[in-house]
Amino acid sequence: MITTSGLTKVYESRGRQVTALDGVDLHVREGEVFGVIGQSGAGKSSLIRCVNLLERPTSGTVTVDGVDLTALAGRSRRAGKDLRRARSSIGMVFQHFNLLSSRTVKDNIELPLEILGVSGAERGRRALELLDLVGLADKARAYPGQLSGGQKQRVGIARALAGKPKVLLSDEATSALDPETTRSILQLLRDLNQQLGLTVLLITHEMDVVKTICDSAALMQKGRIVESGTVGELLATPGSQLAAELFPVSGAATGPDRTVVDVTFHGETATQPVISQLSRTYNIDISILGAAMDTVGDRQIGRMRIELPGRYEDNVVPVGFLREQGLQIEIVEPQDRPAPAEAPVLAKEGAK
Ligand SMILES: Nc1ncnc2c1ncn2[C@@H]1O[C@H](COP(=O)(O)OP(=O)(O)OP(=O)(O)O)[C@@H](O)[C@H]1O
Repeated sequence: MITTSGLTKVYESRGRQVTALDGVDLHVREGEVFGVIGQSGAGKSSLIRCVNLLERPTSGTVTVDGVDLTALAGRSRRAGKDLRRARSSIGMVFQHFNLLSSRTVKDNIELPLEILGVSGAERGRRALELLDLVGLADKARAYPGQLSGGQKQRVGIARALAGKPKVLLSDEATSALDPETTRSILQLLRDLNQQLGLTVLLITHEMDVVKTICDSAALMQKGRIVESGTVGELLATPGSQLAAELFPVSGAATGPDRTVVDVTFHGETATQPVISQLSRTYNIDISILGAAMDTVGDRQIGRMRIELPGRYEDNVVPVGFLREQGLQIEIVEPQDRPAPAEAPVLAKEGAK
């Protein structure tokens, strides 16, 4: 649904050049919620603004729903008109809502429809329908100043949906909200994604946002995408930074000559009793050093750090058994394990 290819953005600032995007290739599938996460200055805002051509890329292409927006971004009047039309299939939600304070909630939602030339009666009907969709049917005549932050963002989302877009871009939509309101707005975005088949591309600096609603994620650093994939693919990638942050597991070996293995469960494997099967089949004692279980984008996912007696060479067969069960397995090399001083209390007690 969204593809960027070699997307580059260089800003000229006080005679200096700042490369905000450095050849970004992004692929967002139809109907998924895709999160781009990165620290401040990584280039996230530049990316999302280039995707709907609010910012003109220095080079590279942006295709949304099969339309090459960069090809439409010429300076002629005709090109401008085509770009505006293509943009109507892209809604955008902002961190600070960007509502007009002098207009009622309903009139704010109608604004993009006015620009598209939709008739007054049709605009009013659509605005009320959208208010209902975001749970604010009773606020049509209120002004933005009379609403809470979460309600303002619901209006922002309704306005973004006015032109019946296929794609919703969200620029840190929950960063200005408290944790509970954040959860309700994320739930709304997820519901809209599922009810309307809406593709959502969001940028955030909060891993919790990715964990709560994303099907796929990309990690951005210094203008580049350094990791990208579905949550399942990321968890299956040895050494993935995103996977480690989504599911941090820790725990040190309880002694020398032990094999420490990180096991990732998802989908059906999350509910299978594989650890007890492993223990029974090979008659070995297994210690659990650390574990995390959670739901990511409606799927149950878990990670566990376990320890088997003996070196890896002695455990090739049991580790193979785990792999055969469809689990993702990563052997934790001794140098990657935390030093005993940092080990959790339980692991140290187990070593006694
Ligand atoms: N209009 C601009 N002119 C000059 N430099 C800019 C401009 N906009 C962004 N930059 C620079 O580009 C880089 C990427 O900025 P960008 O805002 O895209 O990052 P970000 O990941 O969204 O950060 P944040 O989360 O703080 O908004 C930064 O070094 C920033 O200073």
